[in-house]
Amino acid sequence: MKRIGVLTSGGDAPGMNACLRALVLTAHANELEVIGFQRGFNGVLDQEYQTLSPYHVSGIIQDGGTLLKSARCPAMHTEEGLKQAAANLHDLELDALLVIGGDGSFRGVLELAPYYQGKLLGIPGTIDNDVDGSDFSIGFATALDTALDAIDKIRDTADAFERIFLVEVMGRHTGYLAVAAGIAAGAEQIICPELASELDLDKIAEHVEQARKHRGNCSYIIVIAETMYPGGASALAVDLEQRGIECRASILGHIQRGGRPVGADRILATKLGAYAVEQLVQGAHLMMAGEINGKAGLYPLALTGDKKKQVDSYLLRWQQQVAQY
Ligand SMILES: Nc1ncnc2c1ncn2[C@@H]1O[C@H](COP(=O)(O)OP(=O)(O)O)[C@@H](O)[C@H]1O
Ligand SMILES: O=P(O)(O)OC[C@H]1O[C@](O)(COP(=O)(O)O)[C@@H](O)[C@@H]1O
Repeated sequence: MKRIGVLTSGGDAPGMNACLRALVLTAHANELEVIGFQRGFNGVLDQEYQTLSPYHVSGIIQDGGTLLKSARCPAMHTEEGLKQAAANLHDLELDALLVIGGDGSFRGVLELAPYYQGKLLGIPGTIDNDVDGSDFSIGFATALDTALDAIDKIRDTADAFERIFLVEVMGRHTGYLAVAAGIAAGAEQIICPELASELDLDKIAEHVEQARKHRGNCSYIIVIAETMYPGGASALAVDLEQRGIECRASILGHIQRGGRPVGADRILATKLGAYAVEQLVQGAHLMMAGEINGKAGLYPLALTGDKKKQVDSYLLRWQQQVAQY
């Protein structure tokens, strides 16, 4: 193995740069050349790439975003796109491709596999944390802290005005961020796909009324995962007002994807970037480098999207049964 490629794909996540740094340093130590593709799989198709040396990744461990930029790439959903991507990788004489992204990007890798002769490896990088085979994905810890910082501030004004707030957090199909942020912010309600596939407005309203009966007028925060309500938290606020529950909606949005990675993300990213390259050298193929119980390990890429990983049911139950008011 002489030359490997790397790209960051899908939603960017804080810590992707730290991962690139570790990966390039480890490749250098193993006398491997690294080619970095721009804007996810688009860079492979458009042949936009650069050689990455330790010099290029020096001083980026603390930076949010990704040096290589990220994007979604619809062409990878076509056979033509997949064949072209494989041909371009072969032309560059790449022995392997490493993809830092979420389970969507890994599906892209699996689709590419029949056409590409080199080795393929994934590293989980998404704020959603919805990748099986790793307790945490790169970016989740930072996104959680960003959401918490915002919710704590909302709590201040909610306390002052004795107001009800709906705070919408990201997490396309899963509630990892909503549950973690809701628990850590001491939210009165958490609404996420794992708890309810459909929302019951009457139940939400009743919960608020019960809380106010127990505590009097008080701040009350509902953390809700995006996509839980048609039109989002703003539409839900309007519909709750019609039931006599006056509330404000706050949508945290893309600020959750930005910012300097927190220590936990830098450490995870460094571990997984280094481990992925070491495993490549050992011959790993069609695997993801993840971390379970603090230990780096390989997990089949084909299983990373199975959605078997669960949100913390212990904390969820506690929040619902004990801490609800
Ligand atoms: N089934 C698929 N076949 C081929 N490529 C895919 C597939 N699913 C996702 N991809 C590629 O991975 C990219 C990122 O996927 P996406 O689901 O948006 O993000 P994430 O990797 O963060 O989950 C897509 O834009 C596409 O290029
Ligand atoms: O940046 P976009 O294209 O609006 O996508 C938003 C989505 O990306 C995410 O931030 C990250 O998701 P992925 O990592 O799966 O791409 C989701 O939480 C959110 O639903």
